[in-house]
Amino acid sequence: MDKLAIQGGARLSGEVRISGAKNAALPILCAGLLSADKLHLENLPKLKDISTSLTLLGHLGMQVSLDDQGGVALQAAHLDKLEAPYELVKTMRASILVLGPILARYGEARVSLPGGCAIGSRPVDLHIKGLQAMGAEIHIEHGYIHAKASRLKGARIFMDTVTVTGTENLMMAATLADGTTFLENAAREPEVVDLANCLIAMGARIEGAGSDVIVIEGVDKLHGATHKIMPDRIETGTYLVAAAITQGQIRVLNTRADIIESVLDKLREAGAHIDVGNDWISLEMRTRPKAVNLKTAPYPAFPTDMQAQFMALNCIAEGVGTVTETIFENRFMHVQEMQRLGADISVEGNTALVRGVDKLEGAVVMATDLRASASLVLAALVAEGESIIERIYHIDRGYECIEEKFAQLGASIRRVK
Ligand SMILES: CC(=O)N[C@H]1[C@@H](OP(=O)(O)OP(=O)(O)OC[C@H]2O[C@@H](n3ccc(=O)[nH]c3=O)[C@H](O)[C@@H]2O)O[C@H](CO)[C@@H](O)[C@@H]1O
Ligand SMILES: C=C(OP(=O)(O)O)C(=O)O
Repeated sequence: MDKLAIQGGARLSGEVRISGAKNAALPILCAGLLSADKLHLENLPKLKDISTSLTLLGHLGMQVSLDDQGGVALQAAHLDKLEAPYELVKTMRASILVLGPILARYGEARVSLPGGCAIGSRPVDLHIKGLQAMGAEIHIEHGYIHAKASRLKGARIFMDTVTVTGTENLMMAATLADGTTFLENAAREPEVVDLANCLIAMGARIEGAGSDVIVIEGVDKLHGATHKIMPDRIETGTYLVAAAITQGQIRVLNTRADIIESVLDKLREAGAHIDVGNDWISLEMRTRPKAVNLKTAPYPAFPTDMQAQFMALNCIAEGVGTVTETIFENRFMHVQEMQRLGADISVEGNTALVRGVDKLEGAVVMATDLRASASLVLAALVAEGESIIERIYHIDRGYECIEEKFAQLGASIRRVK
């Protein structure tokens, strides 16, 4: 199993190019199942989760052709199978996103319940309830969701918890339903908007994406389209925190500032100087960061996917900061690993109290999930001496060429066996 070896102490400087967003690309790949025509996608990130998705889509019968400019052409002229087997979905929760499209287009789908994940129990009851409200008959048997509906019907669906992939699954299903669907208390995440834009380009009739009520008027079929995947806001935020934690100065390219305002606000509060342009963000940190208090919540509030990275920042900040996680019940797995590096953190319920220490010290730590892994890289960048981060396959799910990008910014980082 690969590990990362990081020698702490370098101040990051230079430019880094952000990849396409994993959490936009994953649902958009599944949107390709909704049409018999070709869907061309640009700015597809090279990530483990993307290759896992392409394997699953290929297994279902979709033609997948990657080009060397980071694009892919997908065509599901017809599907050979309507079943997503456990073996192909167990490593990636987003595989549940094939359910809505297959059911809407073929009237039947059998999808394995996605594997459990370290950050919480992550049920899919709201996906199922929404499809039932659209007239689907659903049975859970032997760990599979088996759904049938000759044609889904438009419905008014209130989701009592804001769910990102739930909103995406139901929005995709509703594009081919008979009648109009109202998704209430919908997720407002930019990735939902990116998916809606791609579906609209394919001929879907969608209004309100980005607000908490999305209205979808079903059509008989969708057609081919070309869509460019939005930049990854979590990758962007991670590199900005890396610059702040190392008191560096970097410019992040190929990104958008308007979709990470809550993150930029917290970085400014920590003392960072930030400038933004059309497609870039620059950050300079001239002093030791100040500790910040934050609480995760659905967009546009502070993203849970940036919580661990800010915990790393608080570890070496001046003062005491609190980090409250309200989305996932088990997303503090990085705490004990940071403690190995010398962090002073105590957890009570869903809040971590972080007392900034003068320095962290290199140690062997274990990556437990995707963003926890990123936070350990950040902590290791400022720790004295060498740190080894084990089980970095988690990181490869969501960060393209992470060691190359950090090395380009001046970090001492290498992948070892
Ligand atoms: C591939 C992708 O886009 N992943 C993102 C997506 O995950 P994901 O879409 O899985 O997360 P959700 O927004 O669905 O989860 C939010 C909360 O709702 C709960 N819930 C969700 C569905 C459901 O049917 N029932 C239910 O109770 C979850 O347990 C969680 O407590 O949004 C999360 C929250 O921003 C991010 O951390 C993930 O990076
Ligand atoms: C939790 C994440 O992803 P997923 O929902 O795919 O597990 C993430 O991107 O931080």
